[in-house]
Amino acid sequence: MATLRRVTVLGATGSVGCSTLDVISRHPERYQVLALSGHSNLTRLAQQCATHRPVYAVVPDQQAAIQLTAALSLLSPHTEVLAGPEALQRVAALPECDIVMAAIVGAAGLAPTLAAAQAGKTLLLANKESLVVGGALLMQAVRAGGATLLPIDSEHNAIFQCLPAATDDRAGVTSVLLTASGGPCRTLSAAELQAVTPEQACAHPNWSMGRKISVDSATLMNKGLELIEACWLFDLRPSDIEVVVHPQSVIHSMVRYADGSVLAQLGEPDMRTPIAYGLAWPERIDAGVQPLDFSTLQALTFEAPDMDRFPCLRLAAEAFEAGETAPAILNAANEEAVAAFLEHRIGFMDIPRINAAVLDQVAAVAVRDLPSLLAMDEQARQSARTLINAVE
Ligand SMILES: NC(=O)C1=CN([C@@H]2O[C@H](COP(=O)(O)OP(=O)(O)OC[C@H]3O[C@@H](n4cnc5c(N)ncnc54)[C@H](OP(=O)(O)O)[C@@H]3O)[C@@H](O)[C@H]2O)C=CC1
Ligand SMILES: CC(=O)[C@@H](O)[C@H](O)COP(=O)(O)O
Ligand SMILES: [Mn+2]
Repeated sequence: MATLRRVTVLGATGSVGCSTLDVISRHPERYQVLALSGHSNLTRLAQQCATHRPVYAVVPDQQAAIQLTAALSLLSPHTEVLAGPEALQRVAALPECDIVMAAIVGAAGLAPTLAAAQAGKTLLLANKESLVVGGALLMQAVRAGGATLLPIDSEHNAIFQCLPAATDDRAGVTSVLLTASGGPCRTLSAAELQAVTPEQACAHPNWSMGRKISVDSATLMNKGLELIEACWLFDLRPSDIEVVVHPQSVIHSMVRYADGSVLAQLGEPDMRTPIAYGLAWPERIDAGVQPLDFSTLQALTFEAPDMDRFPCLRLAAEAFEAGETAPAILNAANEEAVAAFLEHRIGFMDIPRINAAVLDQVAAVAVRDLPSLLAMDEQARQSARTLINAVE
């Protein structure tokens, strides 16, 4: 019989958070929800608390805490409501917590993800921006804390599944093939890309996801962030990684070996597969996902990414090679630019333009610690906001 493991879900109200709770609810004998966090969607968080009865629920501030406490007085009166960023770190590091799902979007997820790593948790990492911003700090915290880091991002989960199990047995690996759907704008001309709306950019052909990552998919910044994420997770350089556009999102990534073999992981485009893999690792459990039906599968096709129409992918590779805080600067610029685009304040192609300009304007420095990294993040955001205001 499996032992019961207690799970903290950071970003429970989002797309990955909801999929995580769906998988957990299929295995009540294996998982118990210890803590949930939400940010703006208190209605959904209250419903999740009513269903999963966590010991703790975390919200951004006191006002939200008063609101959620009132909502939970009947729905889940034993749930203790905590407020603020420090509370996120607290529930990520609780001694009674076994597994932390890091599913907050953006750099806001870095501090609690670091806290989980430092506390030696089994860390299921969906929040790719944590690695992009603080890769050196996070990998060091995983080593120092003795955490088990399991990639949940679908491509990295696929690579993890296709690599040899032992980290000192990578000699036969010649490269990693990171697949990209190409996003909803894959076939648009340079002129058409100028007029892409938030609604178009968020209409991903295969995946249902939050709005920020959906826009990143459309600009190929998601693939750029994932390139950096793969470099940190698997100790690679960008030149070790081949980005392959595969519009059907059936193959989730591949690993190439010296003997000519290529190992791939395939599945329906449903995040519950990598989430279930992370929750049960090294075992396998039902994720509620339909098996791939090879009798109805369409052709699987492949093409090269177009770095001219989608410059964000190149910017990310260059930022990783530049090192120091360059990836954090790029990430901060991108978060600000995507938010402005979603508010119809700038155009789609202003996103790569602003990202490149901020990388030029803000000088990268050595990564020291979390406070200096967050100060650099704020400086890059200020620079991006000035550029955004100039567009309006
Ligand atoms: N969606 C997907 O399929 C995949 C996502 N990922 C990565 O996983 C992460 C989550 O993505 P996704 O679920 O799509 O995103 P969503 O936007 O759907 O959810 C984000 C979650 O973070 C919370 N949140 C937002 N801002 C803050 C903040 N400042 N402080 C604390 N919490 C905050 C949100 O709360 P609220 O909603 O209550 O405001 C929500 O719970 C991202 O890093 C993404 O790149 C990776 C692979 C696939
Ligand atoms: C589900 C997931 O992992 C997303 O990152 C998804 O892969 C986006 O796909 P593209 O960025 O390839 O469009
Ligand atoms: Mn992905």
